Amino acid sequence: MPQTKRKTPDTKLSQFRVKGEIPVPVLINWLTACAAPLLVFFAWRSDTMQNDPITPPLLLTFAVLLSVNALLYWLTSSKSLQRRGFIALITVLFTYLAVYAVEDGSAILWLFAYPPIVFYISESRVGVTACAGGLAGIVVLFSPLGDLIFDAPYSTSFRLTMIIALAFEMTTCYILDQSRRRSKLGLLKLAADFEHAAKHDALTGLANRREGLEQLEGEYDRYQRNGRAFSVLLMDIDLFKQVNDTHGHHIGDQLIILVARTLREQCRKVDTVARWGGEEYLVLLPETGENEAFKMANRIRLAIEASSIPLDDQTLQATISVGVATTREGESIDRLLQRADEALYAAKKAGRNQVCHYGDADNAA
Ligand SMILES: Nc1nc2c(ncn2[C@@H]2O[C@H](COP(=O)(O)OP(=O)(O)OP(=O)(O)O)[C@@H](O)[C@H]2O)c(=O)[nH]1
Repeated sequence: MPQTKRKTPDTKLSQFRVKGEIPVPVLINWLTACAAPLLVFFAWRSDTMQNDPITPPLLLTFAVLLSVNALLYWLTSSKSLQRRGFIALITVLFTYLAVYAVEDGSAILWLFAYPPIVFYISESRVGVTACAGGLAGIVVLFSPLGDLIFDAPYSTSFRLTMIIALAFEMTTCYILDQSRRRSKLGLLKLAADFEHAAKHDALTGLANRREGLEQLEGEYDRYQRNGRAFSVLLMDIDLFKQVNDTHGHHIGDQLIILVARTLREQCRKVDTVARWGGEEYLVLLPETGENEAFKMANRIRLAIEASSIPLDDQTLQATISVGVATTREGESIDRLLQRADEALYAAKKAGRNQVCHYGDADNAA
């Protein structure tokens, strides 16, 4: 069985961008645009002022590789390739600056640019690993072992200050990054809650009329492409006003919820159940012909008839009337809904607790 790669919450988070946030590819492109000329400048300085034969070609190579990474992103649009390439390049570059003490050792100060960049452009886990590895590398470089391997001209007090300051910066970057990710998560959750509230009915949790219409339009587009007919069921609780008047609005609301729950239980996953109005519901049955829709409507009607709400000394039962309409070639959504409404009217006229097709309207009129 093929294994699907599990996504960490962090990976999922990086796929969403909060308004105003700088996209990672854009940031990398800007950093590349700044770093490439800087590297050329330092290569020129090393060449003319220090007569260093190794550093200028190496810095120029980094400038070229960073530009190639940007070019590859432009050609492939692969964000992960661009991000991985950039992290690898700056990690090697900063290591080189520290180990070979470029610019008499002062270039090591550029190391402070590493933690904020790496935390911003990668996942938290990668940022922690890269920074912990970098700090461990610096500690080794500044230890007697480092002195044996590299000839780095750093004084003892500079080494100590550098380790403490870098550790402080990395910790601060980690804390700020965690806070940024948490607030981004909070905003995304808020946006999801708003979206859910805009699409659903607060009382029943069903799709609201707007969302129901949107789904209907989507299904209508599919029908026009593949020609597979779909059906709608428009239903209304019978004599609902009496329930309110006799038992109060609170019980009326409970009945609306009960019918909604029964509808959800009886319908398939692909169907859309929407609260269409006060005690009116719309069920959208994709790729369902007239006969099948009629059977389904009857099954729903019987299930609702069989369910009840327990009251103090009795139970409250409800029935629904259903109008069924199936798409016809060339007709609009409005016309389809109008036919379902006429069928519902016919079901009411025929004595309620009935399911009617559109054609039955003529009989009932
Ligand atoms: N409790 C409650 N009542 C609602 C809600 N929305 C609409 N209603 C009531 O639902 C009733 C609808 O009644 P009518 O449209 O007259 O129809 P009916 O009594 O169901 O009769 P028929 O449809 O002819 O079977 C009205 O009294 C509305 O006030 C709601 O969210 N909660």
